[in-house]
Amino acid sequence: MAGTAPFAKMNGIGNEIIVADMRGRADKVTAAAAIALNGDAATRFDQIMAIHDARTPGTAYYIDILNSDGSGAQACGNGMRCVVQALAAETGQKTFTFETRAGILNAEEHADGSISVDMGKPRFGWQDIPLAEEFRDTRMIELQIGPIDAPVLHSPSAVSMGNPHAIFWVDKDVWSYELDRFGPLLENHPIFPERANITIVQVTSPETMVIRTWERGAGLTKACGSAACAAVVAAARTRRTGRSVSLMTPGGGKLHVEWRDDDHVILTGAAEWEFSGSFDPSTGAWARDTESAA
Ligand SMILES: N[C@H](CCC[C@H](N)C(=O)O)C(=O)O
Repeated sequence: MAGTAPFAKMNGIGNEIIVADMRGRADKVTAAAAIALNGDAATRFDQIMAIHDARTPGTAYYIDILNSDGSGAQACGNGMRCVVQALAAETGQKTFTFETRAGILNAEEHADGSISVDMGKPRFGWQDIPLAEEFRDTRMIELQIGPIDAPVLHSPSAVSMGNPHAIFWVDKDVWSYELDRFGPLLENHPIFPERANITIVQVTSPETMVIRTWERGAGLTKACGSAACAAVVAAARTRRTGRSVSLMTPGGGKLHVEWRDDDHVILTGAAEWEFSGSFDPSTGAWARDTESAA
């Protein structure tokens, strides 16, 4: 056992995040530790962002991302903002280059405290998302749920933001859909061999939308940054919005996404520290720092 590691419980506009400091050590946060931490109401989370020493020259850190079911994720936009806020508070530095399973990404804390993460370029090829069968046009794929002649959700757009997303367009209030019931079925649908994050989107103007997400490996969350990026890219691709959109999320939080002309997707929003502690990365046993806020 390599001893306990410091962590901070944070959130990215309601997306529950644990930032784990795994620098200077060779072990990883295990799936068992993630499941144990998620089983405790005080540390319940959507993603763990484990900060490891850099693996690649030119990057500051490698970030390993775990979902609350213990599975790994390639991308987590809201979690990256929490990582940036924690590291900026520690180092005074404002810009960072990270490596994740999805590749290298840059992030920056602004003077007003908001944080932008460059989530890279979206991918649309059916093998890249991935989908189990060929779709030549992923702006709309054949998939529906509910009665066959009156589906509740149907014809989503599919996008990879490093991780797989299905975006369903709805006309009614996003709260009127039983995402807790349909989410698990869609997440695990055979069309998604690596499962998928499932988002319903109500476009409210060419610059605004409301989204709700059922996350792969985490279930209903108050916000999902990579889903926000996927929703804006898919909306712009299908001419529902422009390329710069403000999003409202179930936590009441606001995110801004810009799909730049160079194809990079920039996610901007807030991050919030809640309390700090230390934990055992192999078991998830943890203790709160005594000087930490409630
Ligand atoms: N909450 C995250 C997404 C986590 C992705 C994860 N659920 C997966 O792809 O398995 C975000 O802000 O982007």
